[in-house]
Amino acid sequence: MVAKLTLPAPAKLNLFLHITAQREDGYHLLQTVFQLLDYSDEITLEIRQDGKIIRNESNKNFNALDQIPLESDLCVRAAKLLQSHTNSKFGVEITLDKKLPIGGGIGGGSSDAATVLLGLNELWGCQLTIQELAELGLKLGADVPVFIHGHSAWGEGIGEQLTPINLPESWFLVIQPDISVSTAEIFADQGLTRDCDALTIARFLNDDVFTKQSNVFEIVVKKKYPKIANALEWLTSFSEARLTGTGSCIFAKFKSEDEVNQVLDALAKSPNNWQGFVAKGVNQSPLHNAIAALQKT
Ligand SMILES: C[C@@](CO)(OP(=O)(O)O)[C@H](O)COP(=O)(O)OP(=O)(O)OC[C@H]1O[C@@H](n2ccc(N)nc2=O)[C@H](O)[C@@H]1O
Ligand SMILES: Nc1ncnc2c1ncn2[C@@H]1O[C@H](COP(=O)(O)OP(=O)(O)O)[C@@H](O)[C@H]1O
Repeated sequence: MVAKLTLPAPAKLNLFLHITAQREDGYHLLQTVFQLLDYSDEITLEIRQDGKIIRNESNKNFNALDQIPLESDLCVRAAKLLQSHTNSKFGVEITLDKKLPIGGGIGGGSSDAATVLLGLNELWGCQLTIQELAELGLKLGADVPVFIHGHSAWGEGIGEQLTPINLPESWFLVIQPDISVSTAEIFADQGLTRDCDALTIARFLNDDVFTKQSNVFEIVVKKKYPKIANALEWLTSFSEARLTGTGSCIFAKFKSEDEVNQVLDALAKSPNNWQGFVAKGVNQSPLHNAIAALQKT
């Protein structure tokens, strides 16, 4: 049995994001397209025979762990959830190499949780199905199931009703304005449009809905955070720009790697202090490719 695994936890973008209704419990029903990216955190899982779940505090990238209190760390919470669900006698030491901006709307925490669930399912030999893992993951966050299923997808409900879709190959520039946006605060805003007409997947795939539909959070976020409005304006001068999730990251789509890298250069030369990265949009998650490769050995 393998004792140690290093696996990617990729980011997602919401190519568009609508709210169609609100549930009685206050949660909002969404329609979105989750585009997976080949840009990932990296997580190393090392099995422990003593049953303890431990976070390796020594490997800090941009002091990421300082921003993630141990008790709320989704890696640790995912491991504990799987351990109690399966009564596994094993434990794990988790090392998180954080590359994805935290609280940026690119799903880093949810993706980390999904990678831990899938990785430990292998390492501990739990043999849960993808569906079982997705149901478990949903307890940790609405964005976890898409990373468990591992395919770019049409998402409905609170993001857990997923239909896999194949999106054309594209390159994305993601900009992270130096600001954090509270998801709860933005969902609670009075100015939010909560009654978008329901779209169909066919319409999304046939018309170029990406250029026609937007992210409903954009209006509210732009008003509250002028820095994000400025970043959207800057990026729109190169290509249609969007907010992902509730922000703070924004992105634009490009047809080639050359084109996107030119805009990344322009970003580096601009007087704004924004960080950015380039990523390829992928249909199949790098995590699932890594696990498939592992299962072949
Ligand atoms: C908006 C999206 C789109 O992919 O992405 P992110 O910006 O987080 O990446 C997600 O739906 C984010 O889902 P999730 O990550 O579970 O949100 P949480 O931070 O747990 O939610 C914080 C709060 O936002 C509100 N909330 C969240 C999701 C939802 N469908 N309706 C809501 O009303 C609830 O008040 C909740 O307590
Ligand atoms: N492993 C993790 N990586 C990132 N954020 C985490 C993690 N565990 C818990 N969190 C918490 O989850 C929140 C949202 O983080 P993240 O998933 O990066 O953003 P978003 O939901 O906007 O895509 C942050 O407040 C952060 O402290």
